[in-house]
Amino acid sequence: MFTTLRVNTLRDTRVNIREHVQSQIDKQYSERNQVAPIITEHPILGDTLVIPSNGPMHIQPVAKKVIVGLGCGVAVLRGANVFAQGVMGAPKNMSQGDTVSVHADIDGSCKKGFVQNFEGASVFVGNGIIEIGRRDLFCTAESEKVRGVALRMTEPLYEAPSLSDLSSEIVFPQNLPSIVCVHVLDPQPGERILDMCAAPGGKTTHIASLMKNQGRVVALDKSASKREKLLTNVHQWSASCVEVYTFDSSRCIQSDADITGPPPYPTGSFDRVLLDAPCSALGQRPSCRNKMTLAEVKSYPALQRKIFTKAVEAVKEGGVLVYSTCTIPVEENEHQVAWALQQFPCLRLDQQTPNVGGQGRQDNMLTDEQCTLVQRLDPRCIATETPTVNSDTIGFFIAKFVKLNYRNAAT
Ligand SMILES: C[S@@+](CC[C@H](N)C(=O)[O-])C[C@H]1O[C@@H](n2cnc3c(N)ncnc32)[C@H](O)[C@@H]1O
Repeated sequence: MFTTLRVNTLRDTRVNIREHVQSQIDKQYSERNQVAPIITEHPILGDTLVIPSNGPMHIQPVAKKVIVGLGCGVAVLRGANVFAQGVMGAPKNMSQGDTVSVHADIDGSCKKGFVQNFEGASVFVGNGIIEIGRRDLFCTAESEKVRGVALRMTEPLYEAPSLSDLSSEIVFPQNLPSIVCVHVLDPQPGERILDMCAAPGGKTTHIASLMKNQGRVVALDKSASKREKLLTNVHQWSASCVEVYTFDSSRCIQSDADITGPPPYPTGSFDRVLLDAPCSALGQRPSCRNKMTLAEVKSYPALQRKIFTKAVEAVKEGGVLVYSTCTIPVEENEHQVAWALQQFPCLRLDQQTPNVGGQGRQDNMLTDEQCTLVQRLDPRCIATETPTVNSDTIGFFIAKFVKLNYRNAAT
């Protein structure tokens, strides 16, 4: 029910950016004949704006039915219009100006260009008006196909802001827990920070903002295909203190390495390390279907431990290590913290600021005190009658460790 935007404090103040975004949202909603929501400033996070949504609306599907891909349907639930690439099936007589109902194909069984009445599993996400007719969408050569908005949502199931119109230089649409996570890391100007799993760069750009672009942020990601998006986000944000490398973080520390330039780096090189780990991502919302196998879900803890081991080596004594996931199983969260504390006596769990979430899940792996030190954002464990911006979030987990020197660790 809430959209959160992180503002670019490297470029302007939150007040100025809020006014600018409010005028864009007012225009957007008036074009849709909807009442624009008031954008507020998050009371705890000094760089965050909050836009409330409205819904579910009481609307009925109309006769003409358009099938869109699942990813597109999920985006519509978050306020997007339907872009040409997202349309899978549409009736033969569909033309510009028609009102249609939009259904997301849950199983991915609808073939591009489908004309029959689709009988696969689908979810209704709202009604809209066709801007690009069937012929242009499906009947032209690939190279001539039109791009852009194919269907403007006039009656979405949820009234939420469309974020594609907002300037990516001044706001970064980001889930609230991800914003909280970097505040917990608390990077300071002049420090050396390692972001071990950085793409697409949501947290990297935030780290640069909090450091006022002073210091050095090393952003690693193993995936070469995600490099472009990471670089684009870093450049659009003017995050000039960031260095981006395509690199496997489980190999990023080597005792005889040089601290300058690309990885690997010597042990204890960084003041703070963020391990926003690859995970099963079961906390993501909205979500209509998950195709992951159980074997895949179960593969993550071992990978997380492998990278975590390097994270401990990367951080200097007295430095901070933040471990986070956007998933909910205890095996990737509380159990990993228990393992880390046992495996690395130099680590101590630290208090988190801000802490807007709930405690860790109690299942005998962590003590009661340790459960209060980790932060679990999970709409199921923060039971509020009315959803708030801090409770109605994606599922997320944050643990903050301090690396003691060995003498302190032993006492
Ligand atoms: C949860 S996402 C990171 C999101 C990112 N921190 C952000 O806020 O935008 C996890 C990332 O880990 C990367 N990854 C997976 N294994 C890795 C490894 N061994 N070394 C570095 N990156 C890895 C994936 O490519 C993916 O981009």
